[in-house]
Amino acid sequence: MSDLQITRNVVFPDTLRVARARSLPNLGPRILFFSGGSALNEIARALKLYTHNSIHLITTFDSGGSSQVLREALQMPAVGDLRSRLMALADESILGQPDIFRLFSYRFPKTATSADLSAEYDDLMEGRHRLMKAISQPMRSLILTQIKVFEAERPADFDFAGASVGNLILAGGYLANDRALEPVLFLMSKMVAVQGTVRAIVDRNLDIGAKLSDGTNVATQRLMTGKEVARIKAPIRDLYLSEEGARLSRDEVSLPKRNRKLIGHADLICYSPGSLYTSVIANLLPKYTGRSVARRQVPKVYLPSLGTDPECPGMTLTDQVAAILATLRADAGAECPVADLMSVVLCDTDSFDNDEAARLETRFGIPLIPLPLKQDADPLRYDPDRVCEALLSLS
Ligand SMILES: C[C@H](OP(=O)(O)OP(=O)(O)OC[C@H]1O[C@@H](n2cnc3c(=O)[nH]c(N)nc32)[C@H](O)[C@@H]1O)C(=O)O
Repeated sequence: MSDLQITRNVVFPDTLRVARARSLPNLGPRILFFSGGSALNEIARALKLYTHNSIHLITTFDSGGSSQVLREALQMPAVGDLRSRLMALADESILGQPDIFRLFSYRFPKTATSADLSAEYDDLMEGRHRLMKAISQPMRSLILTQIKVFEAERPADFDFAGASVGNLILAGGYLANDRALEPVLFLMSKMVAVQGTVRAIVDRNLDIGAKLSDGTNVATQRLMTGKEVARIKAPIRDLYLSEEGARLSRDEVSLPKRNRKLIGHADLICYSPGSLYTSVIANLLPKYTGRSVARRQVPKVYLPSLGTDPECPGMTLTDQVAAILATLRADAGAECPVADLMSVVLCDTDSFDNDEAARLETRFGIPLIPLPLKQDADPLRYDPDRVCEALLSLS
């Protein structure tokens, strides 16, 4: 690799760059996201129109919802955010696999009787279910193989209410491959023709824990997000990975080489919108993550969540940037220049604050760029195309 560095002026949106990507998405840029699930899914779905080479490094530490039912039953990582990103990036055109997409996206009803749920699950497992019958061979057999492994390992009293079939298949594939997610992620990606790369940040069954600035300890993700339980009352001071309840040091959890390689080839790195700690910073905890980011000389963009993030009580935007930088520097080194870790913060024009921009510039030398990025109809949601065009302009 040469040491030559070039700089250029960016215009938003760069219409030529955007048009070029739209006409040749299979040759589009390798935009890499550190993210959780829901906040980036709509953007990921839109991104398929511009690039088929986006990269998604996703947390598997969630401890709520139907992923947690599987985690408790089978002692495995959380797969819900992985599945939803695979579906967001699936080829939904006529060239894709709509029957498989429908099966992977299907959820058992939340309110059915247990007898009805059992009957429907049996139909699925025996290949009689309408969604299964619609899938042609050999795909159907491949999928049934994963479900049968799940069936062999599941507890007899597993609760199917609201369970995602895609998650059950991921669980079966995880168990069938000596408790590794990568093989089944690869298989599922191929089956629905995913237009990008989706990876678990680490292929291990871990959790996150946190210490708040008021001294409170918070044991798992579910207790931090402010969705299923009351919001945390003080900012998170320290986020860490844990295994079976025991805190792990940074040296005990390494970013796999294959993920380091992806960072090493990225054309742009994005710290995504979503829960700051449980979806973004959690991804930055493994050893080698900060230094892999620092080494790659490409634009590094923070796109903060719209609205208030329940994980950040009392925190300003500059505090949020400080939290990301501190986590990266814990690995890349305290002296690592800010410019190697974050180049720019984008925000919606309506949330732009002059004082905050000045603080960010003074403390970290990072520009805050206001752009019209939110949806006209919903100020708490990004407009996927506007975000894609902004990122493409920078890539
Ligand atoms: C439990 C769940 O986790 P997860 O699905 O991983 O959620 P995320 O961390 O990805 O995001 C949830 C969080 O993000 C906020 N947000 C901000 N901007 C957007 C946006 O443009 N679209 C969208 N769907 N969400 C956005 C949102 O208000 C949530 O607070 C979880 O934490 O919910």
